[in-house]
Amino acid sequence: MDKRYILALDQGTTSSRAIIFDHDGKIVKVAQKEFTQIYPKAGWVEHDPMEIWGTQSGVAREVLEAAGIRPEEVAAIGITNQRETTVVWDKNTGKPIYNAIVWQCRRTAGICDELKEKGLESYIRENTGLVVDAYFSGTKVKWILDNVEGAREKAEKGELLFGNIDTWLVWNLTRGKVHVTDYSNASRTMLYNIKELKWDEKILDELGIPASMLPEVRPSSEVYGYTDEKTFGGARIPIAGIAGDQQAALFGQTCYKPGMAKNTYGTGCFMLMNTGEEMVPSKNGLLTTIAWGLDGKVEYALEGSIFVAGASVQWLRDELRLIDSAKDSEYFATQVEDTNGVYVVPAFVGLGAPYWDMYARGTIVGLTRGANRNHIIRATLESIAYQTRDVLEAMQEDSKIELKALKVDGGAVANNFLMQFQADILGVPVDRPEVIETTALGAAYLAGLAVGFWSSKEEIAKKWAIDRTFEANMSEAKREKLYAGWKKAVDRARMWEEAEVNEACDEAAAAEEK
Ligand SMILES: Nc1ncnc2c1ncn2[C@@H]1O[C@H](COP(=O)(O)OP(=O)(O)O)[C@@H](O)[C@H]1O
Ligand SMILES: O=P(O)(O)OC[C@H](O)CO
Repeated sequence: MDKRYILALDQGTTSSRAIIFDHDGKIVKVAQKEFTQIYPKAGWVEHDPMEIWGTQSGVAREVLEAAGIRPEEVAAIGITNQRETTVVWDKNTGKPIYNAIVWQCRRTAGICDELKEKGLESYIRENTGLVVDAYFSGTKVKWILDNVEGAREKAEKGELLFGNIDTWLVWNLTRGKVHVTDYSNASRTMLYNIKELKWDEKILDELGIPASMLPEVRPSSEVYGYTDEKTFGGARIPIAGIAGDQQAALFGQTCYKPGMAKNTYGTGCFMLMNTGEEMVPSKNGLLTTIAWGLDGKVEYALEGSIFVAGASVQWLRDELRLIDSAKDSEYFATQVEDTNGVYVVPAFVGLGAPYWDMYARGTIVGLTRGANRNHIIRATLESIAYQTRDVLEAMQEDSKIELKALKVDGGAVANNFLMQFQADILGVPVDRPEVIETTALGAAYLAGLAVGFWSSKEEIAKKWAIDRTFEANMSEAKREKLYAGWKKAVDRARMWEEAEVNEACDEAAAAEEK
């Protein structure tokens, strides 16, 4: 039977998605399932790894069934995933020893402060390309080893395994036969030396993480293993592509040449610029990261990570209950001409690039008696565009490249108001492609290249097609005035949580309990 499709598994922060693509790179069918977000304490975020596996394998089977496609018709599976989120499991039972600690979780801010106090910041930046922040996996692994009873002893005996979500999915898809990750995911752990392309012994020692827990790091496009017979009714489908979701989106947007960039608007918002084989260090608060390993080499990217983008729209919906659905935000935002001076800074989990402030918290400023629901909704959408401008400016400074246009993708780019405001506040056109599921598309392309479903990046690049361009349409004076207001609002949100005060309170509470 002809193998006419690629199946992409896109394991995101709020949902697991499975998408079937055909040879033209067009979507045949999508299945999606949201899963539980666990917030045990303020600033902490967890997922249940078994629920992640259950929803992801469930939608994979569901999408095939809904499309009437037999597993045997699938040429390969590509995996893409929320990055940094950390799972530690028992090698023998395959069971996680703790919930997955999600990339947004701030619980390890104190461990990061200790690393900084020990003077490790510049070593970590130079060798991993990252800033010291609770965002990345390294300190999360340490936290699990330090806080789960018996974990450290088991880890030292070689009985525990660590993985990001890609590794966890491959382990389960192959029923414990394969423990791997790819270069793009490894580069998000703060444990991987992106210059020497190996796990960094000095950082592992510092955090007390045994090397035996770590997955093997492989290219982003090759056959890592085959699905176990039980997952897809007897079929053994090659798992042939892995990339972190933001790098996968860069690949799906066909940003193959240095200087090409994209911005993905999902739960967070992530702008990546391809820098080719050159590792460009950032002087402006961006990350240097591995884009992918392909064709026998590794290519790098500069990244601006914004922690809260679409998640702020979910906050309007679920917590403030100002809207019934994310889509409604567009309607309400356009019922007013502007925000009436209101700014929302959605620093719910601190601020990422370019500020890197683990202690910032969300704020609404500029409220007057006339401020209403529509102004707050509009200001929330606008905050996504302002954060993108912060990052774009840093990227232009670091790369010395002025962007002529911005390629966008992800769930929130369906919002035309947001896209128009984005173009206005950047002063450059915003290009929305026909396929906005570029994360899954990128994973599909990587898998398809490995099995010869597509022949080359050049063949793939021809498939990129534009849906709509949003031209900048705001005077420079207005743009700069609005942006200056945003910068002021960000200042108000910064360093809100004070580490010392929190520690003192925790200690006092612990003493009282005794
Ligand atoms: N029309 C819209 N306007 C604004 N935000 C939207 C819209 N549609 C979806 N979103 C936001 O986009 C996010 C979903 O995008 P998606 O790419 O699926 O994210 P993820 O992969 O991070 O789960 C949600 O946070 C949602 O609030
Ligand atoms: O789940 P997403 O699409 O918001 O992506 C999360 C990022 O990978 C976090 O680094």
